[in-house]
Amino acid sequence: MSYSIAFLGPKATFTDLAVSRLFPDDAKIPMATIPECMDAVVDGQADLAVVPIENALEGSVNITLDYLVHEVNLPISGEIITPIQQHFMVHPDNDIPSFVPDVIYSHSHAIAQCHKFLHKELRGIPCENTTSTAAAAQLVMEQPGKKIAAIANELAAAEYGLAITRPNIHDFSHNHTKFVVLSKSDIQYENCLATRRGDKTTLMVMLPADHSGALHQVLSAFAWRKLNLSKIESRPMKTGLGNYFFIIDLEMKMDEVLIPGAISELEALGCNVTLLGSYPSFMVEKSVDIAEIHSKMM
Ligand SMILES: O=C(O)C(=O)C[C@]1(C(=O)O)C=C[C@@H](O)C=C1
Repeated sequence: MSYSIAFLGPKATFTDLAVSRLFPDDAKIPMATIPECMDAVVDGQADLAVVPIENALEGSVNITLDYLVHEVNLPISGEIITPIQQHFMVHPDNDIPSFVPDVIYSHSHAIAQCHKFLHKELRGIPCENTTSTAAAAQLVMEQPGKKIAAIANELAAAEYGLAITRPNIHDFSHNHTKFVVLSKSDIQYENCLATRRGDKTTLMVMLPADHSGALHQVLSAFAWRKLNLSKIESRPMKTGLGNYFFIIDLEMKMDEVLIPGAISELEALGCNVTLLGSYPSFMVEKSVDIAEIHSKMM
C-alpha cells in the first residue's frame, strides 16, 4: 500500500522526520499550516495527514486539537512519539564567533522549548514565529546578508545549508513530540521504522452543563473498569466562558465490552461522547541518522 501524505512543511520539519519513520517510501506533500494538512485529506488531495498534537515541554498543539474537534471529521489512525532536539543555527557566511542575531526565527512551540537558553544567553533579542522550524531555517538561508538565526533540527541545517552554532538548546533533555496520523480509512504501517508501543483509543467528552461532580463521575466510569487513561485535556468549546470539552486517551484498543460500557455510562450521565480514533502507537527510541534521511530526500 502506498500513500500520499500531507505534512507540516517545508522539507525537514520535525513532522517531516516523523513521516520518514512512519512511511519511509511514500509520497509527501508539504503544507504551510496544520489546518491545510487536514483540509488536504478532507478534499481528497492526500490519503492522510501527519500533524503534531502534543509536546512534552510545551503541552498540546492547540490548533491541531481545535481544528480536529471543531472543523473536520477525520479519525486518528495512528500516533508516533519522537525525540526532539532543537539547535541554534545561522547562515555560514556570517562571522560565526562574533555573531549576535537581530532576530531569531522559529515555530512558537520550538521557541517555548528553548525559553531558558534564550532568556539566559540571548536576552532581549526578539523572537519571531514562523509556520514551522524548517520554514525558519529556509528564511535564514534565503537572506544571507541579514543578522538572523533559526531554531530548528539537524536535518533542516543540512537541507538549508546552515551552520549549527549551539546544539541541543532545548530546556530539558526529555523533549518529545507526539504526532497523529489522520485519515478517512484504515492505514497499514508495513514499512514503519519505529517501535510499536501498543494501542490507544481517544474520546472526546462534553459534560452536561453545570452539573456538580460531573468530571468525577466521568473519571469513575473509567476507573472502576480499570481502564488506564494516559491523558485528559480540556479545551474551550468556544460557545461561552466556562464551556469545555475533554480529550481522553485510553491505553488500549477499542474493545467490545469495556470502552463501549464506559461510553454508555457517560451518555447516561448526559455527556456527549465522540470516538476520535482507535489506533496503533509508535515510538522512535533514539536519534535517527540524519545523513541517511537527508540523502534519501535529495
Ligand atoms: O516546526 C516543526 O518542525 C514542526 O514539525 C512543528 C512542531 C510543533 O508544532 O510542535 C513539531 C515538533 C516540535 O515540538 C516543534 C514544532
